[in-house]
Amino acid sequence: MGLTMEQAAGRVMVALDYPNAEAAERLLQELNGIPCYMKVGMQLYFAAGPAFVQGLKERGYHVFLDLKMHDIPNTVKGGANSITKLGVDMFNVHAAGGKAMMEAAMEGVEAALAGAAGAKRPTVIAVTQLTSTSQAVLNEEIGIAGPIDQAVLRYARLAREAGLQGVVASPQEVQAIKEACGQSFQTVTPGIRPAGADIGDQSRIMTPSQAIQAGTDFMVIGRPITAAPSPRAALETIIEEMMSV
Ligand SMILES: O=c1ccn([C@@H]2O[C@H](COP(=O)(O)O)[C@@H](O)[C@H]2O)c(=O)[nH]1
Repeated sequence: MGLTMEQAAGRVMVALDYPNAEAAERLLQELNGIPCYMKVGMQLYFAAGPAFVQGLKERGYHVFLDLKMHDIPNTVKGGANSITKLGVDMFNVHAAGGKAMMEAAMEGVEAALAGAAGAKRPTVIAVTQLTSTSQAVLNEEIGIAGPIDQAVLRYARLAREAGLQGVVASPQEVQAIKEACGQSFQTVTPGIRPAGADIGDQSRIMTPSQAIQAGTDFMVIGRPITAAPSPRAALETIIEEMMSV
């Protein structure tokens, strides 16, 4: 059976890629009542800070804080500790930081939870290969040999071994990740483009219905919604496409 409206909306993470809180707030008002996740990335976080994130949580939004931490283990542990205290539902690190760094992130979460009774446990996921990275860029610029899906799978296995709950990857890699890491290992997939939409700087893409068919847990969508003449209509069309699968 297909997804209900609530189920489909709950699997969309809207990327609030805006320069300030006021611009993000306008989108929140426009999408009011549609029960999707909100993703706060670097642009908005560096401008509006933790107060904006905490405000979203106080208003009942599900929040993915997409800061892609990548540093030495001790620093990432501290970062994960601070992020957990913000009460977000999900945050991420770069798998390229290695297993010790990802384990340190989990230690930071545990330390935060131990110090705050009733604090919410966030889902911690790892970025594998950015969805803007093509096969050619991976091999020729970055210098990692082999097929990109193998590089993604290597990072996904490492993230699972480190105790993380999922990864950021392209929807093109979801089936292989689920086979390698288990069905409950979460896949969060940017690189979503409705048919005919501008691809922009993305490389490894799928349409919303293709991503649902591939089994993605959450699809991250920014410009196809935020740059549309009517963001609400664009999101509703995406949700309808997801429900039609
Ligand atoms: O591999 C990755 C990791 C994160 N992103 C983020 O997702 C959104 C995508 O926005 P679009 O406008 O739909 O392209 C954006 O916030 C990225 O920082 C990603 O695209 N790929």
